[in-house]
Amino acid sequence: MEGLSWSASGRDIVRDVDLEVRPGETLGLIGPNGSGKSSLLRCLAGIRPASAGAVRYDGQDIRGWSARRIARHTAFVEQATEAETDLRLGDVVALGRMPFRGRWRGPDRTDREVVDAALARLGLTGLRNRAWRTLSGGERQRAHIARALAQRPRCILLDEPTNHLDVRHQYELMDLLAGTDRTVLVALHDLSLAARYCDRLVLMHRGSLVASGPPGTVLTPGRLRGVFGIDAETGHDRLGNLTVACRGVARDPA
Ligand SMILES: Nc1ncnc2c1ncn2[C@@H]1O[C@H](COP(=O)(O)OP(=O)(O)OP(=O)(O)O)[C@@H](O)[C@H]1O
Repeated sequence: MEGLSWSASGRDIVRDVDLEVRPGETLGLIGPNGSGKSSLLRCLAGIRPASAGAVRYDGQDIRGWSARRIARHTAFVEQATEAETDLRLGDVVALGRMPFRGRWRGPDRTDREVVDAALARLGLTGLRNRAWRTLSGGERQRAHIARALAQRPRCILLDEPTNHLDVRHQYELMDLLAGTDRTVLVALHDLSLAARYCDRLVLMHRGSLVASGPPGTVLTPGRLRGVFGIDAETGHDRLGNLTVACRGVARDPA
């Protein structure tokens, strides 16, 4: 991202963001509600064209790229987008193969194998024939992640992927994301999960990138107060994980 901005209704929602995401990195995008995380991810997925600056994949500006070309490179798991559909769970996961199929060609053996592997990876094999409308929020969320894996992308963008998941599935997903050699950019509200699993955190505030670095350098009491408006301390638990202990809402946020 180079000088990346996106505006709507006459307002800059993403402002002048410069950020290089390194191949294989797990990058956590954090920031309060409305700070521009989803908008930034949509710019990266090519859904929002930059109003200034550029998004580059491997140095190439994506302006003018087709959705299909972007999808061969990058998968995007948006915040719960609930469309009523008659599809089965397996059909939704198989949508991840669409960018690789000719217009009139059905799924081939590779497509089927990749979909089977993605279903197994998310523990969804037994649910592949279930009607979409009968699935729980967490099952749908995992299906969207399996669909993204079926794209075999080099880069995965995820917007709050843990929000419907129970605690075990949250850890399973974060293990999966941190363990993959793909480049991952994930927006998270859970600061402890973000600190534990991400190589680097990027903090957004009012559309701008205000800090970036290893979790311990980004999550400071000053930023938690100034950006999130909470009175908190950081430390480590007995397992060595970074913790954010919150006393409450800051009385005098910056
Ligand atoms: N199409 C749009 N038109 C006008 N304003 C928009 C549009 N899309 C987003 N916004 C505004 O831009 C700001 C940033 O929204 P965005 O969804 O990117 O934030 P976020 O950091 O992902 O928030 P959250 O944590 O609540 O999901 C918000 O104030 C939102 O209302």
